[in-house]
Amino acid sequence: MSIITLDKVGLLINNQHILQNITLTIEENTLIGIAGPSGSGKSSLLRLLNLLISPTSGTIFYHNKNIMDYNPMKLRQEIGYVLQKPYLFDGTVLDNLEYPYYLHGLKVDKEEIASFLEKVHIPLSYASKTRHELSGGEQQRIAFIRSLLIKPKVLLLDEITAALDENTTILLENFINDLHKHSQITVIFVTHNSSQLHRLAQKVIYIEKGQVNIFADTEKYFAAKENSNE
Ligand SMILES: Nc1ncnc2c1ncn2[C@@H]1O[C@H](COP(=O)(O)OP(=O)(O)OP(=O)(O)O)[C@@H](O)[C@H]1O
Repeated sequence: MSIITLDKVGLLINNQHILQNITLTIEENTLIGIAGPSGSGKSSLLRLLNLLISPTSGTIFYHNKNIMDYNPMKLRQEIGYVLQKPYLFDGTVLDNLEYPYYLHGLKVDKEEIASFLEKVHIPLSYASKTRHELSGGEQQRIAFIRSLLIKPKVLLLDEITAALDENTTILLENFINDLHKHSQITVIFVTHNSSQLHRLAQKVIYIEKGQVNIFADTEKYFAAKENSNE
C-alpha cells in the first residue's frame, strides 16, 4: 500500500527550480535511498515531506491525504526527521530524550529510552551529560533515537552517518534494518555513500538538477549505473 505519493511536485525559490515535476509513489514499509550530486535537491525533498517547506506546485499525499491539510505537529509525530548535523538542545541527554513524549502529550517511557540508548551503544550514565560533553557521533546517535521514541511511521534521515566512523555507521544501519523488520517503518534516507545505498536501500531515488532521473529497485539501479559507465 502506498504511504507517500508525490504528484508533479515542484519547488521554486528565488526563481530557481530546486525541484521539478517530481512524481513518485512510496510504498509502506520500504527502505528508500536518495542519491544524487551535491545541490541536486535531496534535502529539499525531505524538508517538503516534513512540512518544513511547502511545494510551489503539485501535491504531496500522505495516506492519500494532501499533507498541507495535516496539522504539522500531528504529521511530524508520524514522520520523523533527523538532520545531518544533529541538534540537541541545552539540557541533559535525558531532557532531550523525554522531550518528544511531552511534545506529543505522551507518557515518558524510561525503559524504552534505556533500551534505545543500549542499542546505539551509549551508556546509561550519559543520560545526565549535556551536548557539550558529547562527541559529534554520540550527539548524532542521540538525535537519531530521539526521533524514534514516539514510534514514527516514516523516518527521514539526511546523511546521518556522514560524520561517523565505519563501526558506528554499521551499528546504525543494523538498527535501521532491525527497525524496518520489526516495526513496519518506512525509511527514506539521503546518502552520498554508494556502499551504504547498496547495503540498506530496497529502492533508490536518483535526483539530478531537481528532477528524479531514476526510481528503481536497488539492484536495477546499480546495474543501470554500471552499464552507463561502460
Ligand atoms: N532556502 C533556500 N533558499 C535558496 N536556495 C536554496 C534553499 N534551500 C536550498 N536551496 C538550493 O537548492 C538546491 C538544492 O539544495 P539541497 O540542500 O536540497 O541539495 P542536496 O542535494 O541535499 O545537496 P547536498 O548533497 O550538498 O546536501 C541548492 O542549489 C541550494 O543552494
